[in-house]
Amino acid sequence: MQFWKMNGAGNDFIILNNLQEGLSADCFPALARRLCERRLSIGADGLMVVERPQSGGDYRMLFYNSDGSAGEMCGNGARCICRYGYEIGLAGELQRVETTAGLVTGRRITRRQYKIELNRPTTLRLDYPVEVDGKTYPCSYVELGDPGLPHAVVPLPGLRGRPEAELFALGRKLRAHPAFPKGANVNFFDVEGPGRIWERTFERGVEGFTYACGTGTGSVAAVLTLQGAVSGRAVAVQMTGGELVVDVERRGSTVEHLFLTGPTNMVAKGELTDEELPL
Ligand SMILES: N[C@H](CCC[C@H](N)C(=O)O)C(=O)O
Repeated sequence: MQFWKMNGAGNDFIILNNLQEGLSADCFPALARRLCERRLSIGADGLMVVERPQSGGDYRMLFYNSDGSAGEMCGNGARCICRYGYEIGLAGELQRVETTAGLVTGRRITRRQYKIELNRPTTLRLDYPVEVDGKTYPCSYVELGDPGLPHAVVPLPGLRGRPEAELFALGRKLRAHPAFPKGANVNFFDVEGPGRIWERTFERGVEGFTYACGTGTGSVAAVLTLQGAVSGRAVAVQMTGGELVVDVERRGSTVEHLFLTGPTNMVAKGELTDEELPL
């Protein structure tokens, strides 16, 4: 079986082309758990499977988190899969990718830079305070697409200097908080100065911090734009794995278009030889 290993700003994925492999979809959750396990197999934040299109796109992308749960969409994953689609000839410089959350369009900017239009917010609650251990956090709540990928957006002053253990404990509690019925990807951010946004995302389905999260960054930029804290044009967000840039097009209090641009890295492509694949 052939695979590609890619990352987008350090958010890393394994890609399988099911147009060639012909695997049954039943095995994908177990396959994701196995392949994403960093010590026993290749290791990644998620598994993406390329499938035949169903509604006019160039192809369809299925996304599984490292714990085997299905994700509605993945922003960095979609940017990576657009590069994959371009490089193996599934699509041209402009492409239409079917995801569970809806159609995502992608564009090749340079060899390594890819830009996608994220699914637009279907829910956006700017004021969504959430209490953890007697303390109220001034969160916002965003869902991108339909069905929506859930994101909590949480300002946390001094984020960069906070102890990892504190962030992990808070991330885990918010991720599973009853205020978020679907669970949530928890995006902590700190505006450190003009145009300087630092973000870290505790991801649902990874159950830990990833190096970057595209839909999370899009959600943070959408919230900050509606709050008037940033212009919405080329909002640069720094994460552990690099910089992502978001363009937010709003009409009044509605976000109409959300674009995500950033780097991709094609780390490896080759043959999967794991002798304990759950197939
Ligand atoms: N890292 C991804 C999001 C994965 C979504 C997943 N963690 C879920 O909630 O199912 C991104 O770049 O948008």
